[in-house]
Amino acid sequence: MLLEVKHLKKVFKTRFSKEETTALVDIDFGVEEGEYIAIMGESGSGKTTLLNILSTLEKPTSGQVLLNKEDITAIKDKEISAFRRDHLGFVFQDFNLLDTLNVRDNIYLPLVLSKSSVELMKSRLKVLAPKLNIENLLEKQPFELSGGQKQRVAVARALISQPDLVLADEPTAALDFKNSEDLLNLFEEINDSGQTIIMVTHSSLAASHAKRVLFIKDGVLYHQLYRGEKTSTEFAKEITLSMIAFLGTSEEEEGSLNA
Ligand SMILES: Nc1ncnc2c1ncn2[C@@H]1O[C@H](COP(=O)(O)OP(=O)(O)OP(=O)(O)O)[C@@H](O)[C@H]1O
Repeated sequence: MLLEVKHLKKVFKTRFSKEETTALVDIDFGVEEGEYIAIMGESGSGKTTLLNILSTLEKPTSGQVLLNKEDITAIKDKEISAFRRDHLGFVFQDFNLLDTLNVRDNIYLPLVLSKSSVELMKSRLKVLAPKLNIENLLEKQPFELSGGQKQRVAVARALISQPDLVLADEPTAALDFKNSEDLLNLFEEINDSGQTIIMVTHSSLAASHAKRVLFIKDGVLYHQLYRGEKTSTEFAKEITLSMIAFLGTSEEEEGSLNA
């Protein structure tokens, strides 16, 4: 098992009041190497909190997260950035590219920080660039790119360190339909080549490209679906029906399903 999430609980306490919010009640699941998992849930269900704990950005109140048997919730603060850089790849909703660096240097950044050789950076980018269709963008600045191009560059930056796990937070949220579909197809290809991916989303369409969908509500995981041999269109319908049955989605979404 690549990732084991054991009895995660997260309680937020505000500094100025005695009020507590339990964002995660008791989250338990495992991820095998090569899986592609979508985590779905409504606003406030705990998705971001869970992703932040998996990303080592946040510590749980109790519970463990084992990545290759190492408890990442116990990593010392001064070792956390290096751990994140070497083992995890991140793709965010708003791309998070550095405006002052060109595309090539943005992609190299994780390897520059881990003091890798220039030869290694060049050889990794040589393989990635054609796969992600960014060969002609390498000398450009981020502001010269479209949203879809920026996200492909962000995916290259996430993959350049050959991470154990790619964590994606609503990666299609800022993209139009066509660019979303392109990015989701790209994620499938990356997963087909062996990369493990966990993606948080509230889009059934985005989740339908994953192999397994975990549903979270009020800090509890209480349903999961496997894609199996289904097409993404068939799986999207099954996911939406589950959202309606288990989570109680709006009539508007129900209407669009029947349309
Ligand atoms: N830093 C914090 N301090 C206090 N409460 C918090 C904090 N972060 C999250 N929460 C609370 O924890 C619960 C879960 O929030 P979380 O952001 O994980 O949900 P989410 O599913 O990611 O929502 P969204 O889809 O809107 O991003 C919410 O009730 C939220 O208000």
